[in-house]
Amino acid sequence: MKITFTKLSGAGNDFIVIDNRALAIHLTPLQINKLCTRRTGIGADGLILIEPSATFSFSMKYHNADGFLGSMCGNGGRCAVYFAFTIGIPAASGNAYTFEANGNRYDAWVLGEENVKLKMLAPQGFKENLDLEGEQCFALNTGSPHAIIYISDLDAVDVNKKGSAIRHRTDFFPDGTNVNFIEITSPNSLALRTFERGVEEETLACGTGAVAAALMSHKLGKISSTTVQVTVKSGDTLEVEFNESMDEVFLSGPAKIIYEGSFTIEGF
Ligand SMILES: N[C@@H](CCC[C@H](N)C(=O)O)C(=O)O
Repeated sequence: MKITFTKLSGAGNDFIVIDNRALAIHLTPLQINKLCTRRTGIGADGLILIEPSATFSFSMKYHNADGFLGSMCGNGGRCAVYFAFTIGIPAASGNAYTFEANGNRYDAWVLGEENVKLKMLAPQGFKENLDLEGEQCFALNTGSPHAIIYISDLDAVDVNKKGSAIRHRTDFFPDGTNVNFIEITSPNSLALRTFERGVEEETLACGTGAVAAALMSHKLGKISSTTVQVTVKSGDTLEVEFNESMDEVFLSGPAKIIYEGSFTIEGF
């Protein structure tokens, strides 16, 4: 069976996106893992199936590179919307799309060429001052679980080593966690590097991580603005905007098509 796919990059977080509105494609976790493996597969941080929804523009099924269903992916959601826009899936109105993912409704807007804004869930479960692996950690859930560590020299951090150790602290995070290292760069900006659960290494960007970093930094008084520029490992910038009560939270930034192709299921 030949399957066509589109590869998109959301600020460097890359995804294989497949139109499965006909529900004809069934991939096992092992096949998805092989497809996402760099050098021997297509290579990606995750694979997204765009499926039909009775209520919204579409339904997003997000799998991490390990092949398993992930929790919310902010950059994946923005890429899914850009993909829907390019293949002509009807918008809710104008440039506004709605979709469902993990049982939640999301609203998003295609702002212009290769730029998508996504309304995120209100954060939950703020935790402060956890002592983990010799680091002072903070944690919250922005649709995906995130640990946060403040660092003065972000370039010097061994993100894979430290991130992996904290990601596996199931005594604090029963389902594991994504791990973010943050350097505050101004009252309205920060730099971010993320170790992603399910990819099991540093990725070039993480949307729910950028939101977690901005919200926690504002809550702790490290960032004064409610519009925060987040520079990620790829060098791209994501923007996080929110109100003081943090029940209106938006993530904006680049979402680009970087490749189109096809593969046969039998090859994987
Ligand atoms: N890349 C993501 C986060 C994806 C979810 C995650 N790796 C998990 O299941 O923990 C983003 O852009 O938010």
